[in-house]
Amino acid sequence: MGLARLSSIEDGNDFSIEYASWLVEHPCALEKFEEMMKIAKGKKIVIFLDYDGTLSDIVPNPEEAFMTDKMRMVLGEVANRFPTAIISGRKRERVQDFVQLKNVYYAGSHGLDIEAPLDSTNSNEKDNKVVFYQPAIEFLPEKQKILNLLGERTKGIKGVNIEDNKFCISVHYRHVHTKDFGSVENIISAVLKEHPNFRVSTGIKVFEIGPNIVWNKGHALEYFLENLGFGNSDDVLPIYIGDDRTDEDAFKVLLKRGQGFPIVVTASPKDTKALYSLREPKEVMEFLLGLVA
Ligand SMILES: O=P(O)(O)OC[C@H]1O[C@H](O[C@H]2O[C@H](CO)[C@@H](O)[C@H](O)[C@H]2O)[C@H](O)[C@@H](O)[C@@H]1O
Repeated sequence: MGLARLSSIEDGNDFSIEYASWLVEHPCALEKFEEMMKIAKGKKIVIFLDYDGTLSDIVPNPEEAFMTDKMRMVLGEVANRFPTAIISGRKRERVQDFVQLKNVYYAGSHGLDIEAPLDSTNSNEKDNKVVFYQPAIEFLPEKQKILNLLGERTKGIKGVNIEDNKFCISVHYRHVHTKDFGSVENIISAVLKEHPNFRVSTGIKVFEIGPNIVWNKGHALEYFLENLGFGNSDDVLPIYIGDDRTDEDAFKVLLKRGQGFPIVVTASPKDTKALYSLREPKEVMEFLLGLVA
């Protein structure tokens, strides 16, 4: 596995020199797999994954970001072996539709809509019960207003795709003509000026709008760990794999805890807190496969 990758670096065109030197700081998790597993030995592994760009390829139409059957099979095996959660920017139910696995926990809206295992430490409940946590529930009516406003004001702009992600809104501009890009930006900032409880960030060809509260994918990760009974545990080893800017918040949490492996998915050098990297969802699958081999 390692050698195959190395030879493709040496072959030239596939890997840029810049990427090769970035890899020194963020080594490939496939190359480092054995070393990582030595560190993980005796620890309780917990798996966290982003969805788009991590479990499924980035595709032009968000509705078609399907996971391959092979990825589903491998992920199902991983989830049989280790507690596994997907933390996505999408609406939670949408990710569940894409993934179709019952043994996985899900969080949508960048961690604002969590379905987690019930923390059974102080109750007699069986541990397969789940609990829902939605820290921005009071913002739902305002989000709906913003969604309506954006729909009305972008109506004349070709290519805008507004995705309702329950607590958040994604405004995709991938298919918007360059000349109209500024208008989309202006509409969003005008709407948010009217709704200062919400803020905007950027993702892959998308504006992500959500409540302006201190809660992100990193908080969601900690919530899952807490409910799994690993809140203050020294022998837990969380692995978080993601490609998005919002995943950086989860990477930071792992660094702060001094635990686990933050792994970024990217095919080009990027500024990241992740300690390891994978190039694409196919490599994510290989990595996951290694965990259950
Ligand atoms: O946290 P994630 O699971 O990574 O979700 C982030 C956003 O992903 C989706 O958009 C991105 O993927 C689309 C499908 O490949 C692509 O067309 C788009 O350009 C990307 O930005 C999703 O549609 C958004 O709602 C998520 O917030």
